[in-house]
Amino acid sequence: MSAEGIKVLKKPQFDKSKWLQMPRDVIIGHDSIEQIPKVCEDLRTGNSALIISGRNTMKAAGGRVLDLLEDKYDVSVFTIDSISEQSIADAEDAASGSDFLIGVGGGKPIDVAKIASYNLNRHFISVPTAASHDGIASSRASVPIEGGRVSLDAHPPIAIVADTAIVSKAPHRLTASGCADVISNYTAILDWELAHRLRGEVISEYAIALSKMTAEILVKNANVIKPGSEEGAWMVLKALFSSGIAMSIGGSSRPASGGEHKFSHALDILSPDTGLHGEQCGIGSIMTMYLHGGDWRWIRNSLRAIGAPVTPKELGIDDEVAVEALMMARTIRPERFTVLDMGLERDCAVKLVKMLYKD
Ligand SMILES: NC(=O)C1=CN([C@@H]2O[C@H](COP(=O)(O)OP(=O)(O)OC[C@H]3O[C@@H](n4cnc5c(N)ncnc54)[C@H](O)[C@@H]3O)[C@@H](O)[C@H]2O)C=CC1
Ligand SMILES: O=C(CO)COP(=O)(O)O
Ligand SMILES: [Zn+2]
Repeated sequence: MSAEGIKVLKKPQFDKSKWLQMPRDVIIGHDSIEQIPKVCEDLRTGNSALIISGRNTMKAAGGRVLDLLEDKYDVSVFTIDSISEQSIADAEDAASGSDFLIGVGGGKPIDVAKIASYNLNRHFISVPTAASHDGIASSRASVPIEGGRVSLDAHPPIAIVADTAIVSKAPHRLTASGCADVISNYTAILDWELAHRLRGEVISEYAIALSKMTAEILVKNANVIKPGSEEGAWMVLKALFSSGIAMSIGGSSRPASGGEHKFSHALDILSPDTGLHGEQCGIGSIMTMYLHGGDWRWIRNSLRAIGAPVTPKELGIDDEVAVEALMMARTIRPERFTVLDMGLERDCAVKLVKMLYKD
């Protein structure tokens, strides 16, 4: 497909039409990485590829992708340490001569590959090395900016190749974090409905139903999500995929990101590289569920059952920092109205964090 062809596809002619883009080939299973050459052939991706990965993830899976493709394709590798406007610009430079991109890693390399490929009008294949986030299949990309965070409209991967043998070998902390990212859908939805009631924000019932069902199925099957279990990795990958599709249907990250995500984004600024994305969202979700008057203990028990942290202390963050993050949340993407944007006062934020330690 030509670059011009993709451009036309991205620009619907009718203002009132809704534009949904979905992945085409989705392979989740044992040794699925071996299918990558077939996937590229099936999708007629072109002759040259850029693998975008991280240092750990290049070892976990990127090297194998390179081995599998280098006979038939002209393959280069670009490794990133972080996601930023600069790393995205550098990735775009590195990819300018490539026909397609492959994001191999956790959420950061996949988001960088997603935006770079979108900006260059190229396809990209998502190869998750951990079940740690629901950006694996989504059409959104989450990028930190000065003092905040933006959720960019991008495109979904043309294919997802998720190898359960690889993902199950990733540290269990990453899998538990992915589960927490999905469990936080419960409060993301409540926040979206709140914004609908108070601000008239348009909601998507389909996106809400899918997002909620995804979290329910995951929690129902929590017993199989164990360290090293391929069945568990498969269960979580399916949930992450489904949650990503909910975002595509919703046309924003709203079905999977509410106040608990704003809390997590604030923690990324206040205490960088401490907690994982999903872990932070999970803790945020306990607190925002409390504010919504819902069953916050059930959220906490579900997180505990899969081995995710439930207090700032377990995350390695001081309670004061968590309080600060609750206060800062309203400054992160202020147009996204949530229960944390209703004038939460500092002493209430202090109580909210204390409540996490209750029996
Ligand atoms: N675009 C979207 O819709 C979404 C994007 N995100 C974004 O994704 C990011 C969070 O994703 P994470 O995966 O938590 O972050 P990450 O990409 O930083 O990965 C976390 C850590 O896990 C390591 N890792 C990954 N796979 C491994 C393996 N197999 N073995 C050993 N180590 C491995 C990485 O090297 C890294 O140190 C955030 O930037 C977040 O905003 C999160 C959810 C949705
Ligand atoms: O992390 C996400 C969904 O799980 C994406 O959310 P943001 O739009 O808040 O970055
Ligand atoms: Zn998330």
